[in-house]
Amino acid sequence: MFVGRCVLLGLVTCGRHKPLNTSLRCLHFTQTRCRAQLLDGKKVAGDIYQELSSEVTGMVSEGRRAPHLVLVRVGGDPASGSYVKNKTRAADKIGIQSTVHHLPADTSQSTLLSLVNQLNIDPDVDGILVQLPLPGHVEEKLVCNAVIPEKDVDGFHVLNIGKD
Ligand SMILES: Nc1nc2c(c(=O)[nH]1)N[C@@H](CN(C=O)c1ccc(C(=O)N[C@@H](CCC(=O)O)C(=O)O)cc1)CN2
Repeated sequence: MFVGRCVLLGLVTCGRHKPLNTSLRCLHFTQTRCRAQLLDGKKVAGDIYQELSSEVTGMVSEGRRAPHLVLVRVGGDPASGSYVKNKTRAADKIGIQSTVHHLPADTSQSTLLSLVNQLNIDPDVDGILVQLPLPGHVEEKLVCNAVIPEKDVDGFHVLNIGKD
């Protein structure tokens, strides 16, 4: 509606930015134009690191312990190894304590669920991350939903992801 009215006046806008004066008369009411904004990913990441880092420093200086992240990796998938390593490096950089549980590929589903349940009730664990993919004999959805939503770092629990 807003876009359509502006086009009639000879203005083109996407509704979020200031209208652009143009000599163009457009018959398509749905035509919109947005100014592109280049996202500096490195800067955004750096800002997030800095923000989290000072949050953790603040917690520790108040006498609280640093957050503790537990990563669970099952099997020897090399890519998963790199991702887990990157995540522990990121945690280190921020001052978050991290622990990796690396289980063999033939770990049963019930053993994995027991570990997750143990971590769920451990007051010294704040966040749990189960690295995917899991071996074929393990039902990923079941494991992801076993992590309590409050400690679900990835947001893969059905309540966090927002769909079944
Ligand atoms: N528990 C989880 N397991 C898995 C996840 C996840 O988010 N949580 N995602 C993938 C693996 N993964 C992280 O663990 C991951 C894979 C790929 C990327 C990514 O951004 N790739 C970019 C390249 C990024 C770069 O070059 O720096 C791309 O492919 O374009 C991020 C994370 C499965 N398992």
